[in-house]
Amino acid sequence: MSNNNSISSKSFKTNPIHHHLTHEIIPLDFNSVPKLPDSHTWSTLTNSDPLNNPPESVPVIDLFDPNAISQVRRACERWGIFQVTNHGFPTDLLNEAELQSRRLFSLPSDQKLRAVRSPEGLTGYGLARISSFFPKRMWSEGFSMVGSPAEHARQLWQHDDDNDGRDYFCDVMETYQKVMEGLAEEMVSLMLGSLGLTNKDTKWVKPKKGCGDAQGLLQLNSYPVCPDPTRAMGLAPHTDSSLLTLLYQSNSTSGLQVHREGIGWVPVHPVNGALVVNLGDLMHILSNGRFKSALHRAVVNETHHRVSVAYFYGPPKDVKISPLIQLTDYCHTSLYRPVTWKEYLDTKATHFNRALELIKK
Ligand SMILES: O=C(O)CCC(=O)C(=O)O
Ligand SMILES: [Fe+2]
Repeated sequence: MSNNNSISSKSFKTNPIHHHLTHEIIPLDFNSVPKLPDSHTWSTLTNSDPLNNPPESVPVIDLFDPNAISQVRRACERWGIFQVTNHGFPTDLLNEAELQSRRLFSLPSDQKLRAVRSPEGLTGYGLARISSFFPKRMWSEGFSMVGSPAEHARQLWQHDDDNDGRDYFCDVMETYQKVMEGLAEEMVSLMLGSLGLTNKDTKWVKPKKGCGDAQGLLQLNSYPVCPDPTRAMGLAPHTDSSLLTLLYQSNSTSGLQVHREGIGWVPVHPVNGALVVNLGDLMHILSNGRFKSALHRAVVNETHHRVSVAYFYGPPKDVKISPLIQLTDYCHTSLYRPVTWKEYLDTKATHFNRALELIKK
């Protein structure tokens, strides 16, 4: 039982302390392994097959549809995940973000490791943050940023010849976050509006205009071609800790699945130009449990390198999220204690899937 294949950077090998830390947080050099290492082999039981013909499929909502609002409410109550079309986010920008993600992940492993995320850090290159809760490693790598990725981009692309490419990468990622933030705000308004709330009721959840408070995290996910997909896991089951996550998955390749009580794992197949809207735990708290956060995972395949781009949207730093009073019953029973995004992330980092339960009153 060795994880040693996941250590590929020479500089890390020479330092035992560093070695120990990075052992946990750096991804495998996927190109260098012809067969699935033991460290990445999951039991087939945990990888139960998704349903080929689920009795229901994940809703796809056309935001131009006059009934979109009630469809959104129903999807939030029943699924906690849905796809939207006619969302207004520029297709070019989605495609560019995918191309730039592929460019980053196709860099040699030691080059990517120069931008490795620090153990306590939020940004940079590395394994999924939830890795520490599972005995086996996942078949994926990620790159996260909050606002400008310039610092990590300088570590990734160090040569003068790379200047243009590096600047372009940063431009695409910064623009992507700005535009996504607007769409995420609109989606929150739409969801809460579907429960009869007005913008006035929910103003405190949003950033004050012009305060420059970054409140989203952008994460590029990469799932390399896998020699034995039935025994590997791309991203283990989890709920997101955001208010909501807007996910772009490249068109050709399925991988995302959502767990539906009483049914099993249901695939979320890519729909051309659509975005996946994924409700996070903070939305569950805000809605006093009326909306659910979706338990989801990503699987891998033998032929395609899958890439996804996830924008996690949350409240400004100092805002405490608690159930909206309008959504509590006549006794005003609110089910959860007030919590900031940071406090919730810390709880999740320690207790993982018990976090929501621990915030319960
Ligand atoms: O790649 C995907 O489809 C899922 C990504 C995801 O769930 C996440 O980044 O939290
Ligand atoms: Fe997720």
